[in-house]
Amino acid sequence: MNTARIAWIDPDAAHARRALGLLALSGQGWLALQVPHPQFGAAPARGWSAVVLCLAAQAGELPDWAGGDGGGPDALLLCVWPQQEGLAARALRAAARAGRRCDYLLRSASGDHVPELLQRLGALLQEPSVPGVAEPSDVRQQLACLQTALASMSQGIFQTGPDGRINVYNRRVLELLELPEALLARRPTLAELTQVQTRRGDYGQDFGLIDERARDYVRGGAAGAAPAVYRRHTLDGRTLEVRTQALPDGGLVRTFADVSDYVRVHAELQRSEARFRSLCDLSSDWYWEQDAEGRFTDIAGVAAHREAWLQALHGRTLSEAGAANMGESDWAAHREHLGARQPFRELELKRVSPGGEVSWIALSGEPVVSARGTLLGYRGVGRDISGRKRAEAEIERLAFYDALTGLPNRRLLLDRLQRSCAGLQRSRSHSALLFIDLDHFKNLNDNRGHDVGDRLLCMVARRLRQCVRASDTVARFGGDEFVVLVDELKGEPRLAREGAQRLARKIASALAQPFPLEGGYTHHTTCSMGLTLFSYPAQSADELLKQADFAMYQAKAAGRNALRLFDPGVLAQMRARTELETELRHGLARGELLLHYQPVVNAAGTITGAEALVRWQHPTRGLVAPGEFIALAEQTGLILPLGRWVLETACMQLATWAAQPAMQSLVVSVNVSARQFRQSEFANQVLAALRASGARPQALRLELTESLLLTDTEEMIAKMEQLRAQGVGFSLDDFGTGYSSLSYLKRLPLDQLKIDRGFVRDVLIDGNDAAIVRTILGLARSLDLQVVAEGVETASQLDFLRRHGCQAFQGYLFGRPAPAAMLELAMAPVPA
Ligand SMILES: Nc1nc2c(ncn2[C@@H]2O[C@H](COP(=O)(O)OP(=O)(O)OP(=O)(O)O)[C@@H](O)[C@H]2O)c(=O)[nH]1
Repeated sequence: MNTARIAWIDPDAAHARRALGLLALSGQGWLALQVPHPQFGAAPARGWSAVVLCLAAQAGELPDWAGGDGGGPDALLLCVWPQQEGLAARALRAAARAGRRCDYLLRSASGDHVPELLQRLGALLQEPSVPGVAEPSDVRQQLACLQTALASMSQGIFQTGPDGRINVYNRRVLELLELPEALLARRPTLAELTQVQTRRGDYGQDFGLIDERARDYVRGGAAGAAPAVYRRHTLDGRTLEVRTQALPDGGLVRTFADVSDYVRVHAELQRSEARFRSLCDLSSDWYWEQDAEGRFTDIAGVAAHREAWLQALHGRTLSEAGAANMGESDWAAHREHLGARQPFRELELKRVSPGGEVSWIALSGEPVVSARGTLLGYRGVGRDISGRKRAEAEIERLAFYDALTGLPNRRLLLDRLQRSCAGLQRSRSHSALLFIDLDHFKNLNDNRGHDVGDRLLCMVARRLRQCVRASDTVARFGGDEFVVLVDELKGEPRLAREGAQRLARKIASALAQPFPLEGGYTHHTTCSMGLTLFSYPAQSADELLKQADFAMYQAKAAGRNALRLFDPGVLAQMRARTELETELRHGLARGELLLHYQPVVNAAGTITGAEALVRWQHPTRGLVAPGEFIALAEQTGLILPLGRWVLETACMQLATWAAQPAMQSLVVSVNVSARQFRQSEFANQVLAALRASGARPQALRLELTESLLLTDTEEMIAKMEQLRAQGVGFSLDDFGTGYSSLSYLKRLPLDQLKIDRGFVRDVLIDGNDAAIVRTILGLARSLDLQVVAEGVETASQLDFLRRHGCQAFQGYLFGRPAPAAMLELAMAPVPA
């Protein structure tokens, strides 16, 4: 029988493909070819057994050749949409008039009509015969193409006919099922093939290699209806996906696809997904994804399940969700970052719950970009960093706040002070620094214990805070010292100063209120305060603190419970003093000090001794007199090394003079400060200096001041006696200026009294001074002490003193203090 040739005209390529595919597999042996859709153009060429014309849904007309009386095909099958049934009727009428065969079928959107369409086509072809046409060579060619296509398919395929026999198959099915071609060439039925495979063990023990969906079907010898899709495994571990499509004639088409790779990759993916999920669940971190607009599309992880607010991020961007620590500029910076497709790390966001609870999260993310470079979104991890933030806050609290009072500590104060200084240029206002130190706080500690002291410090801190504005800083500087930094004091300097002083008074009165402490004990305290004001350009923070501290010390020095304003003049003096002290220290070390000697003469005018007087040969200031530095040396303690140096130098000079006949009988007086004399090792120092130099102790006279002997008199006397026993003499300096008591004067192992130059100066013009001088001379006589009058400058003074019995004199009348060489010159024997 000749092959029926079908021309298939169809604007819907998918519809045509499906119908022609089924037709090819139907085993009818027809040759169906899709011919170009002529729409309203020329009729298809003649020679077709039938023409199938499928109309597009929107078509409102039939082509002339289909709806008219002439030129139509011998057999025409229309596939029309329900709304086109009128067109089909017209074609039927035209075909009837022309004596041609025609039929139509309504098309459904689901495609269910296709099997019936093919049945109708079969029926149309069965109708009274149309003359057969010879198979043209191009049709054979088409057939060959089809065979080649089947052979080159990656899927295995076979088709059974209505009798259940396999009548079409390709090579791939032989490979996939490992079947010999001879078996299929025999056209076995599906049941026979299934038996062969069962016997070979292809399905495994108890059909275990067939998935459940098809196990009964295969076990039943493939007799019933096959599941549309199922999977089976081969003995060598491959996975085949089996799809079955029933054909209208009772046969079926079955395809086999090797999906092993897909299954493996899919399983791997699932394992990876499971691994990821379980890591997510174990980790406290959570995973998130955002779309290209930055909206959260996925949030996974334990925390994400637990925290409702995290879930609530879904569909929102970060900036929509908001964060308490992010301002508009922060969000803009973040958006810019995302716009540049940059990854971001540890973006810290603070959240305050409706209940006021604070929590922190940190997000890290990176862009997700498609293969074509389109931004798909971001993905990353997030974690709760509230614990770390709390720890950081605690560290900061410990680093910047005082543990006892909770006030900012010195470090934070310095920081705020620096900021305050930096802000002054902008604000053009004044700021003030108030240094507060409690008076006699140590007593409370000593008497009531440290704990009670601590309580007071805490209460003081509270009161101070209550006295200032929230913007001011109250810091604990250390111990019982507090500092208040007040910013933005408006107005001219005078008003600012008055404002700060008012605050200081307010603080003083707040601290003067009784402090109720433990056990009903009420403590009263006062404080000393130093205040400094500053404006642009301000000194350094350190300098300002020093100023306030300095002013506070002045308040202490003024008797406490006082406020002092920093005075730069006083500080300048202090600085000069400090500078002098440093220089003196260096001067002493560098040998800049030297001794001058002022002669002491007897009534005959003969030099019998000399007073050693220290001078400082300063490299830039020149020769500095002791009045300028001895008091400072006393206050700073430098007097100790200085005094020792004087002693040792004088002893060495004595030793030198001992070798010079004109000088050897001289007695040298050395001034000894109270502090120096009170040293327990003083006597030993003197003896050591004598020993080291080889000077005679009898040639050394130590000059002491009255005040030195007022306290610890017994101890002093003992020390004097120890030295006196070795021959060292003692003179009481500036006699008459202090409160000399005759009772102890009598007991002191003295050799000499010195009449202060103050009395000598006015001895001729002031009756009182003259009386004092006479009294001293009388007293010395009665105590058997020598007397030296200091500061004798005129012959009249000398005359007065001589007349009243003074035997020794010192003063410009006889010689100024001068280097040892000058004294030697003065005493050198007059050449004969
Ligand atoms: N209870 C307590 N005492 C402290 C603390 N820190 C320092 N102190 C003590 O506070 C005292 C402060 O010394 P000063 O200010 O020189 O003593 P003061 O008795 O107040 O003397 P003036 O300030 O000269 O009136 C010292 O005795 C410290 O031992 C502390 O944290 N708690």
